[in-house]
Amino acid sequence: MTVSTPAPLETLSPETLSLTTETEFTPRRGRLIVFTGPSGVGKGTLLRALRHRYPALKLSVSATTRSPRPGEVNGQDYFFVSRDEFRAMVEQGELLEWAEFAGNLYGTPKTPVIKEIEAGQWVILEIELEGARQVRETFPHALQLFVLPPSLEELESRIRLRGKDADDAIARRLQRALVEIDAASEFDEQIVNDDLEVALQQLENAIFKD
Ligand SMILES: Nc1ncnc2c1ncn2[C@@H]1O[C@H](COP(=O)(O)OP(=O)(O)OP(=O)(O)O)[C@@H](O)[C@H]1O
Ligand SMILES: Nc1nc2c(ncn2[C@@H]2O[C@H](COP(=O)(O)O)[C@@H](O)[C@H]2O)c(=O)[nH]1
Repeated sequence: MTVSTPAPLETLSPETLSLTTETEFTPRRGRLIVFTGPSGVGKGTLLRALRHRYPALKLSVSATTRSPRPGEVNGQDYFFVSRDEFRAMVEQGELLEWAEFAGNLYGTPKTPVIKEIEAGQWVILEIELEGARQVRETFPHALQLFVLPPSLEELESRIRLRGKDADDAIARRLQRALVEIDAASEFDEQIVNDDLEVALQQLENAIFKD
C-alpha cells in the first residue's frame, strides 16, 4: 500500500492558506456545531484555519484526564484534570457530554457552552463519536459534521508525523478510527480532509449554508 506524502506542516498554517482574510461575522442566534472525526484526521487544523477567518466562532474547551502534550496550555487547549476531578465533574452534572477515548476521559463543560449559546454565539464542540451521540440526544438541532481521512494509510501517517502520541496510543486511536469512520453517515455532512483548502471550503459551506 502506498502512503501519500503529507504536505509540510508550514503549508498548513492558516496564514498560508488562501482563506486568510478575517471575515466579519456577527452571530445573532446561538447555535451548536459538533465536529467529529477520527483522531489525526485534521479536525484541530481545520478549526484553527476556520477560526482564523471567523474569530467570532467559539470553540469549547474540554476537560480531559490525558496528560498535556508538549506546548499544550491548561485552560486553552484543555482543562487537564485528574480522574477524581473528572469523576466529580460528572457526578455534579457539570458536563454536557463525556466519553472515554483511547484510555483517557474527555468531556465538555456545560455552563460556558450554554451561556455562549444563550448570548447568541455559535459554539463548536470538537469531540469524539460517543460524545457526539450524547449531544444528538440533548441538542437534536445541533449541526453535526464528520471529517473523514482520504485513506486509513494517510490517517496513520498523519498521526505518526504529528509525533505527539506513543506507539500504543497510536494503535488505540487507529483501532477506534475504524469504528468512528463506520458511523460517519449518522452525521449531517461528511467532509473528506484530503486537500486542506478544499476541506476548509466545504466546512465553511456547511456552517454558513443556512
Ligand atoms: N489536509 C491535510 N493534509 C496533510 N496533513 C494534514 C491535513 N490536515 C491536517 N494535517 C496534519 O495531520 C496531523 C493531525 O492533525 P490534527 O492534530 O489537526 O488532527 P485532529 O483530528 O485534531 O486530531 P485529534 O483528534 O487527535 O486531536 C497534523 O500534523 C496536521 O498538520
Ligand atoms: N467526547 C468528547 N471527546 C473529546 C472531547 N475533547 C476532545 N475530544 C476528542 O478526543 C479525541 C482525542 O483527543 P486528543 O486531543 O487526545 O488527540 C479526539 O477525537 C477529540 O475530538 C470532549 O470534550 N468530549
